[in-house]
Amino acid sequence: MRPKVYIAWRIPDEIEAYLAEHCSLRKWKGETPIRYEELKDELKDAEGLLLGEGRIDAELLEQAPHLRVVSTISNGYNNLDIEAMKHRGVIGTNNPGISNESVADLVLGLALAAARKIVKLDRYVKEGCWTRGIDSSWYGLDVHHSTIGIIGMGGIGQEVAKRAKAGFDMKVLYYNRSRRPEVEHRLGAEYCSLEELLTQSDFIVVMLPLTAQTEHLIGDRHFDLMKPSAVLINASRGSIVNERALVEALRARKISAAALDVYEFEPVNPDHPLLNMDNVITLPHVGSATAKTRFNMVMSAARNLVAALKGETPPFLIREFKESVQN
Ligand SMILES: NC(=O)C1=CN([C@@H]2O[C@H](COP(=O)(O)OP(=O)(O)OC[C@H]3O[C@@H](n4cnc5c(N)ncnc54)[C@H](O)[C@@H]3O)[C@@H](O)[C@H]2O)C=CC1
Ligand SMILES: O=C(O)C(=O)CO
Repeated sequence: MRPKVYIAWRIPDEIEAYLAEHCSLRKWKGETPIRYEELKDELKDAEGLLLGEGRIDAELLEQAPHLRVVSTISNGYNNLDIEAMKHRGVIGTNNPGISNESVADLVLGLALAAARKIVKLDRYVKEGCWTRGIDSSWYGLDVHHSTIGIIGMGGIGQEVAKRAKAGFDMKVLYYNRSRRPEVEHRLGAEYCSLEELLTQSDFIVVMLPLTAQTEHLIGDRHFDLMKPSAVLINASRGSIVNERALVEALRARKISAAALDVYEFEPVNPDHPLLNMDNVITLPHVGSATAKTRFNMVMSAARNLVAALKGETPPFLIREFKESVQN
């Protein structure tokens, strides 16, 4: 008997066909992403779950007695309660590496857009305000030859560093849990403390996973250290930056701008103060959202799921489950 799989995300027909060769499928057909309560109801028989977004916790697992594998299409997996999954004997897979270059492209795009006020100037032209040359208060900042500070020199951080160095001759500083001499050598990046990075950087890029250690890693005292001209870019997870502190720092002109792909709560509330600031660029969590990369992420998630349901070690078993599989 083929294992029962629930697909909780819209996936391309080609990938659904691949899954159907190996599994018996049911899928979410709603126009909007499946909600927590709906997902809970759908998992009664499922052995495998292909997940786009949303929380997997003990309460949901209670309602999924046959579940063996949760395969998320994402790289980040802070939405999975790993301990609850381990407790129930459910393993998890993710997709590290697949979106690194697309996310890094977007980070550089955000740096350019914020520094050169691209979004604001686009609006200025379209709203018919371009009657003469712009006032000097609208002049931008140079990206080339400036200093970029990357917090989290993992897969994506390294792709950001590569682009910053090779494309824009930037000085690259980084802060990471452990020092990476090989990366320093290959990419010409310099390791420093978080405080040094914040003090010296023109562009500060947050590229960490969200964990208990990184939640609100950037708060009030960190904004006090930044240059008034600094641009903060967050394309990892919203909760790594304390949003209340960010709003206050922007209001007090402690930094000049922010460019955000991610928020503490998503979708971000339309009344959020960040959405009313013209020195803040706000994107709807699209770091990996190119057609090719999203296809590759979903295909990889499907391969992970099929392998795990066959009892094989999936290509991208989440780190925390590795021990339990090998034993
Ligand atoms: N905006 C988007 O669409 C996307 C966002 N992401 C997010 O970006 C995050 C980073 O992705 P990758 O670069 O692939 O991860 P990675 O695991 O390759 O790199 C993370 C780096 O952070 C460091 N780190 C972890 N905890 C730390 C701590 N407490 N202090 C200092 N350094 C610490 C690690 O040593 C590692 O070098 C993901 O976890 C995900 O949440 C990933 C893909 C797309
Ligand atoms: O892959 C991830 O972690 C995302 O945030 C979505 O692309």
